[in-house]
Amino acid sequence: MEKQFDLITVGRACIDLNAIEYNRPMEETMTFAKYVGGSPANIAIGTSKLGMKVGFIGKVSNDQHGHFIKNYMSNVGINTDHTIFDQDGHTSGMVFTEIKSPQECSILMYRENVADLFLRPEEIQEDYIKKTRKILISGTALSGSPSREAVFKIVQYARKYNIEILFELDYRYPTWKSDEETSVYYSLMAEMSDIVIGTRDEFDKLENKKGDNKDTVAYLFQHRPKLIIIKHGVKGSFAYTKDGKVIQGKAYKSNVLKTFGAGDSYASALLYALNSGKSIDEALKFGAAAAAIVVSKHSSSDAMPNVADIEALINEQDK
Ligand SMILES: O=C(O)C[C@@H](O)[C@H](O)C(=O)CO
Repeated sequence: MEKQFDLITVGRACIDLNAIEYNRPMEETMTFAKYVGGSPANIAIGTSKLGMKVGFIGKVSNDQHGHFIKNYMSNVGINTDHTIFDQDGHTSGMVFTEIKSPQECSILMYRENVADLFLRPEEIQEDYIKKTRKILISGTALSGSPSREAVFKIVQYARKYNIEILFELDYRYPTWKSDEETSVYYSLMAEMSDIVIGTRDEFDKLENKKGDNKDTVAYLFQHRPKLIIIKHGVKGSFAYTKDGKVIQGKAYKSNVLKTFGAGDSYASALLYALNSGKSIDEALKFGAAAAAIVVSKHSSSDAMPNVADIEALINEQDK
């Protein structure tokens, strides 16, 4: 059946303030450039720029920041009919980034009373969910109520309409109360998802122990997942399929400016490739190439590449 959307992403859309002056600590940084941020917003932007039909479900502040976020996302082609303005005075999350060196980057998150965690289950519209082929849940949306109940309501609708559920672990430490809490909600969600994507460290949060890929996939394949992607930074990534295949993807070389934004660009291009019917091997290449491009640029969202950029990098480095 023809659907209006290829993908709807769910979770936070925030503000990133990225240091304009590089190679120094944040204490000495005086100027920052403003971008839309937040992993699921970045993935909506990345996949939309790659030509997918994308919607975004989330709640943003009803102020200049929330208006900037919603306008930017609409302007890159994302359907924001269900990007709701908060009516209770909650704020947009803010992320300041520090670029001390290409290897030493960090993000400083301000997430007190953030609007995205106040998305309520009664605000979720069944009619909107059934219009998509795939839905992507961000792990951070599970870190507080009522957002986590809203997510589980979305998952119930997704199951009802046989929509593919993608879970991006997207661990952000300031939003969780304890590792036990993270592990409970991560494992519940992962067990109900079709595809789970995260770094090795994020899967350790899911299992609440230092694990290894073999045990992780043995556990999750007892449940719904059919594809599990585990990223190992510059060492590349591994895709595991329920029928026993293991596909290793390499990382591409890049003139790295900063490290953040890698995961969101990786997920965007990987999902685009899978959605276009490419093989898992090709999808891992697309993800890695998009990440190599975004880490060489200043932002995580605005810098998302198009298909020609990704193919050019793969052709150049694979020849
Ligand atoms: O995910 C966030 O909330 C912050 C991002 O927007 C930031 O650019 C980043 O860390 C991307 O990985």
